[in-house]
Amino acid sequence: MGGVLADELQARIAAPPYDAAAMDGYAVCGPGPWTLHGRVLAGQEHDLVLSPGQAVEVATGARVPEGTTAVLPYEHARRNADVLAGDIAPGRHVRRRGEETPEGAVVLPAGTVITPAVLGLAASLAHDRLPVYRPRVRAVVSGDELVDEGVPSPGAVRDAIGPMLPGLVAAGGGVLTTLHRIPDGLDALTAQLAAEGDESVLVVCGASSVGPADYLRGALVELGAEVLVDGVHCRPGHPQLLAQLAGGRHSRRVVVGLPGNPGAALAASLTLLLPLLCAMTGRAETAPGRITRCRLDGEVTVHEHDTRLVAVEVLADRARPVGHDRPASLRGAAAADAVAVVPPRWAGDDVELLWLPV
Ligand SMILES: Nc1nc2c(c(=O)[nH]1)N[C@H]1C(S)=C(S)[C@@H](COP(=O)(O)OP(=O)(O)OC[C@H]3O[C@@H](n4cnc5c(N)ncnc54)[C@H](O)[C@@H]3O)O[C@H]1N2
Ligand code: MOO
Repeated sequence: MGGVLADELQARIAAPPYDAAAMDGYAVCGPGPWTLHGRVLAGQEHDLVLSPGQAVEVATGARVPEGTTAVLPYEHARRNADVLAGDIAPGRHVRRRGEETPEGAVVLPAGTVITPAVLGLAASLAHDRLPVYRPRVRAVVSGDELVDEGVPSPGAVRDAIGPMLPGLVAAGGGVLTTLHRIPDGLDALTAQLAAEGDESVLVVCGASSVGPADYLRGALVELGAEVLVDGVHCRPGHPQLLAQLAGGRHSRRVVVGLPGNPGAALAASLTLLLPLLCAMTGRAETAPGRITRCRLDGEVTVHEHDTRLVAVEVLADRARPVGHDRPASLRGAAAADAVAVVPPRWAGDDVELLWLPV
């Protein structure tokens, strides 16, 4: 689930796989009246052949005898012992072999998002395994102060980004393979960026700003990476970064740098990580049926130069800030449906919505 088909989906068998009854009743041959010659249930194999004027009782899904011209539902049948009468047009209530999908037909193109319906369809067409593409993502969470369980001692901080990443990556159709927590320092980070692996995306959390423990740019320079996005004019989340590692065994591996502040990391995931993964998998960034712009009510602090990302609840056709959406906090995002994209010097126009993954 969640990945996309790496190849087109072909029908290994016809659907329906045999001529089948679409109703409970009687398989008949030609016009009535008919004489009854037994009963066939779904799943029963037989070699019955009907001649004009003959019928057999059938259950929905049963293979109808050769010679069947229609299925007469119980509701329309008049039965007297083994003699049957009723009106039924030729062809009614018989699903012919391959009429929905002939064997070998391509039913879905490569790149289709794998949903429950896709899995059911694939099974009905006799597939046991599917070729699935899910970008593999490795995460590196940096920070000497971080702990991953319990109540943090003075000076320590619970890692709040690691727990968000599997769901964020899955929302873009990817899979988080591993998450490494590393201490601050150029060497540890460079080693992680250079490490072998089959992941096409590396997410680095923290170390993205300009402080003494912010080594990401240095590590990327050391590895000769090409920095494609170096900061975005949005609040929170402005120190986010996108780079591509050059040459050698990690050729074309993409690095996404998320700020250490958890609210900023989530904002940066919505603006960089998810669009990247959606582009790689050909998925739409907004689920079908969701509005992408609406009116924004309530008090909003507008920034002079930067775009503000404001946690909002969405009520039908309008959004309302939920508050608590400072860069270091996830309280607003956890209570919100989406973030509203509020441009610099916003004057009250409709705003774009970035929906939070559920
Ligand atoms: N002089 C400047 N300082 C800062 C700027 C700036 O432009 N100039 N930008 C600020 C903004 S905005 C952000 S966001 C942060 C980004 O910082 P880093 O990505 O370098 O992250 P750290 O410095 O390591 O940590 C910042 C903050 O977040 C906490 N943190 C880090 N990782 C986690 C985690 N996984 N879970 C929970 N909390 C985490 C960390 O303890 C710090 O409190 O820089 C500002 N500074
Ligand atoms: O990314 Mo910082 O606001 O932008 O905390």
